[in-house]
Amino acid sequence: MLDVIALHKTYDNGTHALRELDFHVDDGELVCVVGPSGCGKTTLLKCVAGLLTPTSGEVRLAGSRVAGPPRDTAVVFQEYGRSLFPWMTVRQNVELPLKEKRVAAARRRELVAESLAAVGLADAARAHPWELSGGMQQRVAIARAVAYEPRLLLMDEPFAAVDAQTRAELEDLLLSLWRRLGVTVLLVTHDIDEAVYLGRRIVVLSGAPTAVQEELPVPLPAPRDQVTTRSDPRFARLRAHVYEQIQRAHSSGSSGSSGGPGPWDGPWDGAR
Ligand SMILES: Nc1ncnc2c1ncn2[C@@H]1O[C@H](COP(=O)(O)OP(=O)(O)OP(=O)(O)O)[C@@H](O)[C@H]1O
Repeated sequence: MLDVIALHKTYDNGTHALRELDFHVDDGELVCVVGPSGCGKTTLLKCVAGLLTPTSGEVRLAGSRVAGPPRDTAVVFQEYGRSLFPWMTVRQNVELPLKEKRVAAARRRELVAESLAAVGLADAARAHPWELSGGMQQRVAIARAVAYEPRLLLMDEPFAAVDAQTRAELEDLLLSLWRRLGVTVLLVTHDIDEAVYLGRRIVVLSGAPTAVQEELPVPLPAPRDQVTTRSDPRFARLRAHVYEQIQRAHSSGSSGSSGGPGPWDGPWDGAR
């Protein structure tokens, strides 16, 4: 579904953000991207979202080269406060991209109602974003993305600006929506625990200039649960492994794959 091929990005000021990135995401997968601070995670996501033009290489979505924001892709950013229009109600915010997509009015009403119910905000449709808590505003941003019925959902540190309890709730909300909707998710996070908890696969980026340092499957059973999954000994092993990889990335810049055995054991059945 998504192919990132020899992706290279140098900004106009000469910063080599991405050296050469290659990876693939299957239809319906949930893949987390982690890496050292400033390694180019956001740059990667913007290239995938068609918001930034690569210097060389390409992003392909269902076989087609991405040359601008693709029609069936939605993006959720960290800064929910800046991504919602304060003068619009929650319902209007969720509906706006559907109008731009030229969805018929009756279907728009259905999609808005369904997506707000899915994120537990059916009663807040008439509120304005500034009347809601940070976690609720991020739910609106997620509802807006879900209502759009994207094939690919891109998320850039989507839960970084909320408190720990809300973050855990939003993580579980994402997992349940992902299971239900079958959408493909590429999520950037600086939080290793979050990557292991959410990801079915993790792409670890090297230090700048950035390449893929390692790709590893996360063979934790589904459905995942904040208490049982996080206390699974395999969770701790994976977490430690990814942490070590990021430490290596910090100290050595881009150095290729680590090789050697992974921290997981047993087969993974791919269950959601
Ligand atoms: N518009 C820009 N112009 C020039 N350089 C930029 C621009 N945006 C990002 N950079 C640089 O590109 C590199 C990668 O930045 P990017 O924001 O993609 O990294 P990141 O991994 O998302 O960072 P963080 O972990 O801090 O969120 C950094 O050196 C950054 O300073």
